[in-house]
Amino acid sequence: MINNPAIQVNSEIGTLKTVLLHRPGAEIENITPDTMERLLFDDIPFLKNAQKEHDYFAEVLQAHDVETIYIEQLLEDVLSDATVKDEFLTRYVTEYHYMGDTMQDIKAYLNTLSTHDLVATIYAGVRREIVDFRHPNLHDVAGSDAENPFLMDPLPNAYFTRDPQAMMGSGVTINRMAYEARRPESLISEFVMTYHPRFAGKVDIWTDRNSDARMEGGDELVLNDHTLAIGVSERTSSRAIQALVEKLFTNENSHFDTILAVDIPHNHAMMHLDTVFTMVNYDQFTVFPGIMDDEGKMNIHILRADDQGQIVMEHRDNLKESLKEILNLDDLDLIETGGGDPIAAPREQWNDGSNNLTIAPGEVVTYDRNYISIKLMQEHGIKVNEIKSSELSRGRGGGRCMSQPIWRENI
Ligand SMILES: NC(=[NH2+])NCCC[C@H](N)C(=O)O
Repeated sequence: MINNPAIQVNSEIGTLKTVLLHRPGAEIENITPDTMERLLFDDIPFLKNAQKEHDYFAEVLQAHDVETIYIEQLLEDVLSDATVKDEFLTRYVTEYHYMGDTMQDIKAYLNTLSTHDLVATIYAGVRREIVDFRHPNLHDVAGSDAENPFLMDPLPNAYFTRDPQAMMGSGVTINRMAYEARRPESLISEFVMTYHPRFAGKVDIWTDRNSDARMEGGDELVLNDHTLAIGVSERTSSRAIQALVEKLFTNENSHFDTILAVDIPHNHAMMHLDTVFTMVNYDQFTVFPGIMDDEGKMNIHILRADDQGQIVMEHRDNLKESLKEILNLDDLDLIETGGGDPIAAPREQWNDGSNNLTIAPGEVVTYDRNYISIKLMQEHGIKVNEIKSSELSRGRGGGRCMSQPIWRENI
């Protein structure tokens, strides 16, 4: 056991006490029509309003007594140590495949910046013309790479703090992210978890990013103190889940012994399990019906640990029945996104109508634009705190995606 744990996340619904955020910054203005798709955006948000909306999101959380901490601040703290900074810069530049003299030239530029500006630049990306190359390299001046105005791309998805890592129990998975556009984000998580005094030595690292199997936090849901639901999705592979399950079932600090692996369609609109399914109360979930076939069936596997920590696997095809089984409930309430209407449901799912951040049992924070799903949740007794969503939603992520719970009260 860790003596003084920094993380306590034993559910999706326990009263939220501390959450990790990232305020959208200059990286948003470094999206262009040419790079949008590669950077996983469907449009270019208006930064000023995106920041206002994000600040409002943080205020709603603070008004509920939630401590909001910012990953960019933690990174700045960590990089104020010269040795850590040097190691970080080497790793960060290597992420973009620069080596040798080219790497030294880029690092020399980054080292001219104050720690604060360095962090802003890591998120915003590094423009090609800004670096003074003392050792020109053909690769950097010829071919398609040279046409990219950025040596190092911006990280516009960073405000979706849910994905680079996932906190569960007393620990964290530091994820190898599916697309290159997001991979450096989990390098930041790794450095914060390893070197920040708030976390160093006080967290269990369940899995690290030195893996070739993709996994993202949007797929990792903590149903209770021993049960997870994980999406098998565009972003999370069955191999990564298998590896995580093996670690959790054999690590003595982990109390997770049951994992529900849920296959979802592999596409951009439903990239993670939390875009189609969130837990909002002990026995209530929101779900987008489009993840089921015409007969309401799905491909689900329950993985359990036997006495020796060996994995026992069983197949199921009904989401509701599987949830009742693993959560030991006689009944539960699945609230359909957009009321299941053939137009409203996909429209609201597209704008993250299924993606609720639960801040206490039966109370969520969600985008205001999904009014049909909101009304339905209210009719089912859920307390809904609405947040503004004109600009933030253009990145295809909602309240759950934009938040990484660090501490929840146990339920
Ligand atoms: N947990 C989530 N559903 N995150 C949504 C992330 C959206 C982001 N544009 C991406 O494609 O990665």
